[in-house]
Amino acid sequence: MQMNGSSSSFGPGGLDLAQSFFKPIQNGAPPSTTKRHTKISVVGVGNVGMAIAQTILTQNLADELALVDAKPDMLRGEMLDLQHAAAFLPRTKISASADYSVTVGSDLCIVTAGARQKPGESRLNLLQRNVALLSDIIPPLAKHSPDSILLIVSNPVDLLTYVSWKLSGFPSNRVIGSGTNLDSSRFRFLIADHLNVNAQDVQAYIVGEHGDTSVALWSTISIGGVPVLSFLEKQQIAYEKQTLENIHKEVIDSAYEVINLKGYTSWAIGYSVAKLARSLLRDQRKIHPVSVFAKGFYGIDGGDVFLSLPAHLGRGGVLGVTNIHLTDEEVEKLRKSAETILEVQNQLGF
Ligand SMILES: NC(=O)C1=CN([C@@H]2O[C@H](COP(=O)(O)OP(=O)(O)OC[C@H]3O[C@@H](n4cnc5c(N)ncnc54)[C@H](O)[C@@H]3O)[C@@H](O)[C@H]2O)C=CC1
Ligand SMILES: CC(=O)C(=O)O
Repeated sequence: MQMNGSSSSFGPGGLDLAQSFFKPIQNGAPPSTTKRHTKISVVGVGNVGMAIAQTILTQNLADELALVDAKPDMLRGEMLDLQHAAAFLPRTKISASADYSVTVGSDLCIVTAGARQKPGESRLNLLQRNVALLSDIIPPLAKHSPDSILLIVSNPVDLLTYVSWKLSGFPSNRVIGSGTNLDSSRFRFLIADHLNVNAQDVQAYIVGEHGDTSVALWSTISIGGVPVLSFLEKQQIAYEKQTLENIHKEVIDSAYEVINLKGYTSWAIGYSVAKLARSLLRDQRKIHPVSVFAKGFYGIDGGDVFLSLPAHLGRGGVLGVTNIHLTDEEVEKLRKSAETILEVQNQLGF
């Protein structure tokens, strides 16, 4: 059963009431059909799904938001709680159901359902449990929204993005994992904090696996357009490679630390995914490090693998992968990250 918006509280006569409430204007032009109606579906209304849903609402990214979860009572509770904020938010139709028909005609389907890490547990540990769930989630999503973009967030995100690609039958440019967009934000925050500047002025990418083998691209760090490492070298200012490694280690440890402290991560992934939704649906053509079909880029040739690369995102999904200059060491680490993912993937039987 689909749970709809609050207009149902006017009873079956709700529509009649609306019709008699407004006196129609005379000779009005028909509504413009040029503005696109945008629909986003979020599967999984746990900590992550709800952080994403509320960021989507506050940032006015969709005309319609559909929520799906396997727990109907919690789902209805979350839907109502969001609907009750209608007076404070841009107008968005919110519906919810355990039945995937609620997602029909979505432009973007975001998957956050599944098990999350316990303190100390790695993302890869979630693999078997979450792969099994995807078989129930991806085929109905793909059936109801065959032209949508799939954005996978559940962990281990790179492997689950690959499995979702296989299960959906979608072209690879329309299957994306949130990947290291979050890790890169953590990286930018730590660099900004270190140098006492605004993280939005720090450009820096983490690529590869969203996990323990991620790769920090030191050569990409720039602040206000100034490439940091080459600036330091030109000015003959010494820096410790260990300092850089420590910052990367802090990025890798970030999720573990937050999970130890509060049990899960949510706010940063909420903003990260909303930013991706904006770039995709508003055709922003921005570059984000996200999990994409990586075979053929940067010498990755061991198999069909999804991992994060700086990708150009727009209404068509992944428009391309940026050809940035990597050092030999960075290319080697990226290939190793791909191999780690492939080793596990090859045992999945997909
Ligand atoms: N890629 C990333 O950067 C991040 C990924 N995550 C991942 O997101 C996932 C969700 O994390 P949380 O929201 O904290 O977990 P949670 O336990 O709070 O929520 C998971 C939700 O999935 C629902 N669910 C389970 N099976 C389902 C099914 N078959 N169909 C529909 N819904 C189903 C549950 O009812 C629950 O509401 C985890 O895998 C976590 O590791 C979390 C943070 C960041
Ligand atoms: C849980 C997770 O993947 C993260 O916060 O990075």
